[in-house]
Amino acid sequence: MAPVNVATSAGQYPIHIEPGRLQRIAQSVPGNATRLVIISNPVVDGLYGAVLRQALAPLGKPVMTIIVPDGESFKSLDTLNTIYDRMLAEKLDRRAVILALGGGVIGDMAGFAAATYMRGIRYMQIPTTLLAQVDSSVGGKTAVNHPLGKNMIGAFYQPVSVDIDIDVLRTLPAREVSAGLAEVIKYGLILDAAFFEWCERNVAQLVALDADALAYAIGRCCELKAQVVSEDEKETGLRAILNLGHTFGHAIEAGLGFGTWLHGEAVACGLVQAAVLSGKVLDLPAEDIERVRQLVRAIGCPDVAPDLGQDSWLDLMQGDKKTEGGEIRYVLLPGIGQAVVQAAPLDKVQETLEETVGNVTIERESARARETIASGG
Ligand SMILES: NC(=O)c1ccc[n+]([C@@H]2O[C@H](COP(=O)([O-])OP(=O)(O)OC[C@H]3O[C@@H](n4cnc5c(N)ncnc54)[C@H](O)[C@@H]3O)[C@@H](O)[C@H]2O)c1
Ligand SMILES: O=C(O)C(=O)C[C@@H](O)[C@H](O)[C@H](O)COP(=O)(O)O
Ligand SMILES: [Zn+2]
Repeated sequence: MAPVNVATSAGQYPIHIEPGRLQRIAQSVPGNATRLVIISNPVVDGLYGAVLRQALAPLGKPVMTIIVPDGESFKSLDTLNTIYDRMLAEKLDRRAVILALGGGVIGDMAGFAAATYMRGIRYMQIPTTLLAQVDSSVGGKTAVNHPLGKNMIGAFYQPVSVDIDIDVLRTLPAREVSAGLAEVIKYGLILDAAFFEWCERNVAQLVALDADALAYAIGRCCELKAQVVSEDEKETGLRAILNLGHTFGHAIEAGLGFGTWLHGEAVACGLVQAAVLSGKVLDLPAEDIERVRQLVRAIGCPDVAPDLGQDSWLDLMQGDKKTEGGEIRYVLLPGIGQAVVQAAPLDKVQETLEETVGNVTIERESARARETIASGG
């Protein structure tokens, strides 16, 4: 597939989507880079670090690797500080280039390190989860979490390239595949009804990591995200639609403690909650709400939200970045394939919470995910 280009205020950058791209990564490295800094975690570095370093060797540039602990709970200012410590101790200059090798946690944190080290150095996104390949590696949202909220400390800062190697998904655990598919569905819901229908028809192939289905889905999501980011890089308007399901989802992540539910699991549940609220506020037909619920279940993600208590739910959602003047703004669906961002009456939100919250634990949901995947549907 030809690269997908993302147009930004600082020029454009390519998204390369190719099996085996990791072996050809040298093609994306800026020629004047003085040093290369791989930022990864023990799991991903163990699987793909050696391949990456071997692919970089012909460039003859010094390569260093910074390993941070794995998991959402380490996407924090504390971990970021350990990255700065190493970079400063190594006296990296402004022409050093960071290579973010991992999922969205690594990509968001390494991107923020790049945005802030010496006021900004270049970085490359090398996403290794489905979620990172379809969403987080594109568009330049970089951040770490704060105990009081998700992605609260960050910057818009674009990478110089995104290199997607579909082959690396073969080692991804099933639960992470399900989580990544939540963001895939999101793209259909907000922008492309035909793509949503394609996801419904191809869900068994997607959960089974069929290479052709994955390549199509990753390419389509990257195209859709590139269009939105090119039009509204810093979320002054349109880009907020990419937050469908996230007002609810981020509340779940922060409310349960970061890492209890995966980001994609929380978003999947949030998609159902946003659809239910859309039914109440914008008359989204009941059959469309049911289609969202069924697809979320089919990818193996939870469709029942945890009981955080109504007050906590509202308090957490109040802290969302889309809130303006104290008014929570939600991404809502007038229909499948269309999205708007607006406030919603409190009683409709309360009804939505009453109808979508239940006595649910992620263990139960994960077991169902495994059963769904094993039965192929
Ligand atoms: N910047 C954005 O636009 C954006 C968009 C969506 C999500 N995000 C962020 O992304 C994060 C979630 O990312 P994620 O779902 O990739 O989670 P993650 O980065 O935690 O990765 C998931 C797990 O998979 C492992 N892993 C990664 N690649 C692997 C591979 N190829 N084989 C085996 N194991 C592998 C990781 O070590 C980790 O344990 C959240 O913090 C979320 O807020 C950001
Ligand atoms: O790229 C975007 O814009 C998104 O909103 C994509 C989301 O999937 C992603 O989770 C993002 O990090 C959420 O952004 P936030 O501004 O709500 O933290
Ligand atoms: Zn997301």
